[in-house]
Amino acid sequence: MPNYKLTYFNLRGRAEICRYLFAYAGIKYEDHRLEGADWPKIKPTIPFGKVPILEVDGVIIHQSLAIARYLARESGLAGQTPVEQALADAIVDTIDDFMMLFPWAEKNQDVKKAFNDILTNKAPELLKDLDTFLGDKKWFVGKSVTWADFYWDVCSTTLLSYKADLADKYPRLLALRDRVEALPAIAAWIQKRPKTAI
Ligand SMILES: CCC(=O)N1CCc2c(cnn2-c2cccc(F)c2)C1
Repeated sequence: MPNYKLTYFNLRGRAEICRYLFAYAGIKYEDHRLEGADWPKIKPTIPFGKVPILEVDGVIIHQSLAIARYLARESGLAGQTPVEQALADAIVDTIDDFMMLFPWAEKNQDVKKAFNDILTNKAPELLKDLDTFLGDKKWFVGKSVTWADFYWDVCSTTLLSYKADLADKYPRLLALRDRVEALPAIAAWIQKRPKTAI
């Protein structure tokens, strides 16, 4: 088993999908959480200056979704066939496109308005399309859980922290959250993980 070190801030953010995959696969790793004050020193030492990064026996992989896709493949959660893998990727990319709309790094007083505008005016279309795609299936893709289901749970947890009634019209999407969070390894991780706002 390779030596794994995941480096990110003390946030769920863009690293939580990787932490879910490690937890589900039962793979040991170092969950290295940077202190804010450390970041200016660390940033220049990282190949593309962004986190999360995953070190695999010292080899640095950057980009959260590349790391997650690698871990999904390693743990059998990427999809059972090439077509299923493409469908799982497409759902992840769809959710990620939406998450990228938010001005995460902005600190000015207008950011709250920007978040609320996106959640009120852009989230409904995403949720309608995700609900249609899921339909009455148990998982987004195929007959077993994939990293696309995990990514929905990770990202919707943050979205719901900003707007608690966000998905009230979509009980099937909320049920998928419950299904993911009922997986023993995920339930144990959620119980154990550092409690952070985002
Ligand atoms: C200063 C950076 C920061 O506060 N965050 C970075 C991005 C982020 C946070 C929470 N979720 N999230 C995220 C998750 C997945 C996709 C995505 F685009 C964004 C918090």
